[in-house]
Amino acid sequence: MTGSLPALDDVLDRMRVVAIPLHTRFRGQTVRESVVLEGPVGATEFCPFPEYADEEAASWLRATIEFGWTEPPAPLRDEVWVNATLPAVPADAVAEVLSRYDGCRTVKVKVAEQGQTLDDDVARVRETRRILGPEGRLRLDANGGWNVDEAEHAIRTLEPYDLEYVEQPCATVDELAQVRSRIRDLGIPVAADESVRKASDPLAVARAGAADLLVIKAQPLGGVRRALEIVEAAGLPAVVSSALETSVGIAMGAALAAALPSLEQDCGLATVDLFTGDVVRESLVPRGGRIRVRRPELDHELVERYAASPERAEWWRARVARSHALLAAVA
Ligand SMILES: O=C(O)CCC(=O)C1=CC=C[C@@H](O)[C@@H]1C(=O)O
Ligand SMILES: [Mg+2]
Repeated sequence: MTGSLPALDDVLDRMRVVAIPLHTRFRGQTVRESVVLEGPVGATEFCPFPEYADEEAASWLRATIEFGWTEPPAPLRDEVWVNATLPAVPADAVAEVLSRYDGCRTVKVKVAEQGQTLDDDVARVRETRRILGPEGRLRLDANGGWNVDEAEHAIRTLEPYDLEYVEQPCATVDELAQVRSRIRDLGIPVAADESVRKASDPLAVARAGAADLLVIKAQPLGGVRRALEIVEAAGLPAVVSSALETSVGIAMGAALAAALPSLEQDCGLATVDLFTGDVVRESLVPRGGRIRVRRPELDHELVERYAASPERAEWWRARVARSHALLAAVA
């Protein structure tokens, strides 16, 4: 991060833990827990998923502190086109979920969900294409759920629905490279997400020629500036995506999207529409398919309304302390 690490007590004094129910189950979660903080330059957020180990959580805290304690890089745009994110819902629920995203011309459809079949994916994708019409863009995200054969078969099966790209079809860099070469004849790009944000070497994908573009997330990559460095070093186009944050963390993603020298695709920053509530009055949700690049202010009444239980708040305080200790050890 730019600047020095603030003292742990300072960070703990500024933080509040919230738990916000989601409209639809996403990544197996029905409630999103998160830490929001009032930083010296603005509100910021820390929300590594509960199962993540401390090393990974420390990268998220690095980003949290960078965004709350220093100004983000100068924005090159003041609004960002965003995609609707469709969880792995049944086909008959697609219209209702998509109706929450105002004006989004792009939809990212979750596929390869555990416990579901390719037929479920086909039905969800078919319904999404029907609603979007021929002009809309439709991308898939498999979260590494297929092996190479399954990925090739699924992508060939779904190809008639006109795919913008397929995100993380398989789990490893090597598998991504194999899928990419096997589907070359289709001209459908492969995007890497987990292979960047959860990798000890986020540039391995680019070196291996395993993806056509990168999905980048500010918190998991250790902050806006680190994410910008990774994109520059990778030399690949990038799509900014959320880490399922409140509007405060979405503002961090928007700051990253606004600072990217080139931004061709719509970004996965519409996910506040998956939440039943927020911690700011004017949520960073799409209007006409775009969000504005701005820093929302915490609303203390909303922060209180969504306050997590004392037990969960204590769990998060301990997690912040452990992540802070890891950052202090390398500072
Ligand atoms: O990219 C989007 O459309 C929204 C964000 C999104 O899909 C995700 C956010 C947080 C955790 C992830 O499992 C998931 C993703 O895999 O991209
Ligand atoms: Mg993804």
